[in-house]
Amino acid sequence: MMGYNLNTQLNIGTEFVHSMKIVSELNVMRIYKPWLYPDIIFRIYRKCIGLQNVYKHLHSLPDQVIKEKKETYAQKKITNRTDALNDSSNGVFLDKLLELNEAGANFSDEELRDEVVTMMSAGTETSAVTICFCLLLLAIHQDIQDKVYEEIYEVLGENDELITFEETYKLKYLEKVLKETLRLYPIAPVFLRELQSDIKISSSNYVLPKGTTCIISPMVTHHNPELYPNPWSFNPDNFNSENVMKRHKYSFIPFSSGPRNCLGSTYAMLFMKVLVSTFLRNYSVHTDTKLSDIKLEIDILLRSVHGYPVTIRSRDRRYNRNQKA
Ligand code: HEM
Repeated sequence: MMGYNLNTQLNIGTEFVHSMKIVSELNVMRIYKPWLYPDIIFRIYRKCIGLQNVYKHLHSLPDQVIKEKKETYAQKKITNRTDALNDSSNGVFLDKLLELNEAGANFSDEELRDEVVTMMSAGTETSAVTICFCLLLLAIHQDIQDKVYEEIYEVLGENDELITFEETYKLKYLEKVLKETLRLYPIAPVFLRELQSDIKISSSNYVLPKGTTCIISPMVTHHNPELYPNPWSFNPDNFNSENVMKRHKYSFIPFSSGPRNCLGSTYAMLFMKVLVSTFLRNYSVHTDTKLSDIKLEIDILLRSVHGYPVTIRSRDRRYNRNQKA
């Protein structure tokens, strides 16, 4: 996403991941402890628990990425200005921000860093953890895994060619499986919105005043039995078109909705389809875990307390086809 090779910076990368985890925990704690809302109190609290440097550590990787990107960008401009602005390798997110800066946006280094941190955090672990949940669910539900594999086999065949963009569209059942995974386990289980005007609740006489912070929870919506019968079971058919048509458009909100919805939702669905189909083409997953064994915890993201215990076995593609016949 940033066009940056972390292999040369393993230490700084590990430090970033570690700091990100602590900052996430602190942010969640702040949601539940309103006395920590004022910045000054929060700063004192961080100092008291010995975490005054946590943001410094969090910022060192993005600062480094931005510094190197700026240098490369400036160098390219000196050697060939037209190339610098049109080269397809400039398609990564950070280069686009630098281009906008060039065109007059004037982002400060701090603003650039905030965007980079947002992308690095919002764009990586969300999809990674969802894929872990998906594979665990498929390991538990072998019949559904077989159906997913059959579709993959039909679309991609036996060869080793990489999946194309067009082929991802044909993986309709896998798409339902991924959506059902996000319904059952929405990786962002709560998000907050501040009301810009008074809002009257349509089903009652309550008025929520302007300025109120509302907690919206896909976790609650996605487990409402009026919307999804047997809401704690794993049923990709919930996303058959006739079932989708029956529900309100905001009954499925893993990526939020409206003007501040997830910027990466289309990319995330594509990325997860490519990864899961490529993986299941070559391997199958198995587990002793039952659906009822999965216990959930929330930091800023939703996770499984006991991880995602699956056994991975290689798959013989032809063998599977013969089995089918
Ligand atoms: C399964 C994968 C993902 C899920 C479930 C997800 C979910 C969400 C949700 C619920 C929000 C709104 C959060 C809030 O308002 O507090 C959000 C925001 C955001 N997401 Fe994602 N996301 C995913 C993947 C990605 C990816 C891959 C990217 C980037 C390539 C991304 C970039 C963003 C950004 C930049 C925002 C902030 C948008 C804004 O505030 O205007 N997300 N995401």
